[in-house]
Amino acid sequence: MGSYKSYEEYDQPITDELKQNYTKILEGIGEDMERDGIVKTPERAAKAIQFLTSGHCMDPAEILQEAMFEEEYHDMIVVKNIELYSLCEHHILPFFGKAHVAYIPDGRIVGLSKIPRVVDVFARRLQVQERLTHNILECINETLRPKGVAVVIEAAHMCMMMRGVQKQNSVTTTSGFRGQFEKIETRTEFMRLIGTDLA
Ligand SMILES: Nc1nc2c(ncn2[C@@H]2O[C@H](COP(=O)(O)OP(=O)(O)OP(=O)(O)O)[C@@H](O)[C@H]2O)c(=O)[nH]1
Ligand SMILES: [Zn+2]
Repeated sequence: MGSYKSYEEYDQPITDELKQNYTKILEGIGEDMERDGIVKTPERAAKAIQFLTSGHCMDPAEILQEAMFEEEYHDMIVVKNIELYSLCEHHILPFFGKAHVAYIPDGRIVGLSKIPRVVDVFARRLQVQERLTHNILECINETLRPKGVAVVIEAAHMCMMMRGVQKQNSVTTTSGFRGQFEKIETRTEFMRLIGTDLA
C-alpha cells in the first residue's frame, strides 16, 4: 500500500508506458509533438493521472484504524464542506464539490483529519458519485463501527458542463445513512447542521 500522506514517487515503467500512450493521444488530435509547450506534456499527464487515481492502491480502512481511540463522547460529530475532486469513470473528466460526513460514536472516535483523508482516497479513483458516497459511508461504518454514519456529496460534473448536455448550474446531490441516521430526527439535525434541506 502506498503512503496516503504524499504521492511523489512514480512507478517508472508505468510512467513510461502512460507517456507513450499520451503521446499517441496528442498525435491523434493533431498536436505538433515538437512544440516547446508540448514536449514534456506526455510525462506531466502520465504523472498527473497517476496522482489523480492514486487512491486505487491505498487502504482507507487503515487510515481510520491507525487513528481511532476510545472516548466517551456520544453526540454527533460533523465534518462538513470537505472539498472533493474526483474523475468520472465514464469520460475521465473531473467532478468536484463538497462532502459532508457525520457519525455518532460508540465508544471510539477518530482523528478528525482522517475523515477528509478517507474522502480523498476514494475520490482519487475512477468513480461515479453514487459509489463514492457509499464507499465513504461503508468504510466508516465497518471500520469505526459507530452508532450511525451519514455522508452527503454535492458535486458538479465537467462531463455535463464542458460537453454533452452542457448544463452549467446543475448540482448532483447523493446521500447515504446508516444506523441512527436512518431515524428522521437525527437525519434532520444533520441536515440542519450542514445547511441542506434534503431531509
Ligand atoms: N449516475 C451517474 N452518472 C454519471 C456520473 N458521471 C457521469 N455520468 C453519466 O454517465 C452517462 C454516460 O452515458 P452515455 O450515453 O453512455 O455517454 P454519453 O453519450 O457521453 O452521454 P452524455 O453525457 O449524455 O452525452 C451520462 O449520462 C453521464 O451524465 C456519476 O457520477 N453518476
Ligand atoms: Zn462523465
